[in-house]
Amino acid sequence: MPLVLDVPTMLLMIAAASLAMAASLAAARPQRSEGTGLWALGLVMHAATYVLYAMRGRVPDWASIVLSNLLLAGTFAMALGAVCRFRGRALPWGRMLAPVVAMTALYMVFLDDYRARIVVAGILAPVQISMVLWVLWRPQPLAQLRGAWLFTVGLSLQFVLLALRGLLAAMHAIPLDGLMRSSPMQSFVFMAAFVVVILASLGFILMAKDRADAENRYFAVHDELTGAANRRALIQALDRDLARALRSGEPYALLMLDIDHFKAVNDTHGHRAGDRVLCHVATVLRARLRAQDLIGRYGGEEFMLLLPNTTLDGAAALAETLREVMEQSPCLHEGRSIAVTVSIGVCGTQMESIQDWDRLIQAADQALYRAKAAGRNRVVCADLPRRSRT
Ligand SMILES: Nc1nc2c(ncn2[C@@H]2O[C@H](COP(=O)(O)OP(=O)(O)OP(=O)(O)O)[C@@H](O)[C@H]2O)c(=O)[nH]1
Repeated sequence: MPLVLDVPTMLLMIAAASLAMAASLAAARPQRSEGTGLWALGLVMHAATYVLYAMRGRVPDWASIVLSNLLLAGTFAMALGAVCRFRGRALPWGRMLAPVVAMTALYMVFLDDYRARIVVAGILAPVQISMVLWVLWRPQPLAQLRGAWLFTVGLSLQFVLLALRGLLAAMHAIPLDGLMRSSPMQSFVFMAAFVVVILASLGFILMAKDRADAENRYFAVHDELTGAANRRALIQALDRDLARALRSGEPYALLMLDIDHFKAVNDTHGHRAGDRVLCHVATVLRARLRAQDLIGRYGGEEFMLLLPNTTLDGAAALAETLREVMEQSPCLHEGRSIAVTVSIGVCGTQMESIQDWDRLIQAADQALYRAKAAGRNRVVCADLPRRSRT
């Protein structure tokens, strides 16, 4: 038995699904919108398209035929814009607007020719969908794969059905009696539009959610400004490293590094220059450390470097190298060169107890304090205090 559904009901169901999905996107909107706002706007346009379709015969043809399809082409234009935003690209206004203009012009020309309009939609909409999918997957796939796949499946379904209907219409292989006349092909296309709205929107929500989750995971352990490990991650790493050093008997070292006269940098060059200097220091440090070392931002302008399997002498030599490199690498900011020097406290030891990490930090901190007191831009090694036994 052929599947024949009541057309106005089907049209209004698609409009309702589009609005529901637009509301879900607005509710799930992450901190940085990254295209979800554009896709939600596209869905509202999609809902308006189908409401106008449902009013065929009750409103003038320019509204239910030309305006509705202008909005449909606008929906795909918004999808293109949304995906570009999500990928961090500029909005391709030309590629977004050209199909909308073409669709409007051709629908005005073929106002009285339903078959020709079906053929036009069967060409222009798939072209728009191809552009969306091209941006989504090129030059390399997104990290948010499961959402991207769902979005792709949804749009591909729309592509296939619209293109197939356009082809069959062009070949006069299907009867076309107008939008409001039910037919199996018509019902399939409308059911697909319903499913497409849900799949593509859920896909987009998943993409945004997966990205937000990844960012949350990243910023739970990284400093937002410099990308170095944050204080929490440093303490966790220290705990883990020291337990390993205790088991293996390997030495362990820790550096406390503080930028000299950093307040003066802020006061003289401004806070943004200060931020730039912090990033510069993190970059210079990162370039000099081994893969197993960890650099973290311990406080405002204070960095901590964790050096597994490193003796006190080795750590002191590294600290001196870092101090020299820093002195020779001024930070460039808005055409100005800002001199940067650092003071470093070094602490290294053979592990005696798992609880030693607070002693290490304390000793490195005291050494740093002595480096500051001795005139800055220098390295001082700590005498590790013995644990008081109670
Ligand atoms: N731009 C910027 N400044 C920061 C940030 N965090 C802390 N600061 C500033 O760092 C400065 C630290 O100043 P002080 O503690 O006096 O240290 P200092 O000027 O480096 O002096 P010494 O350490 O004794 O050489 C303060 O002015 C803070 O406002 C940050 O994220 N960005």
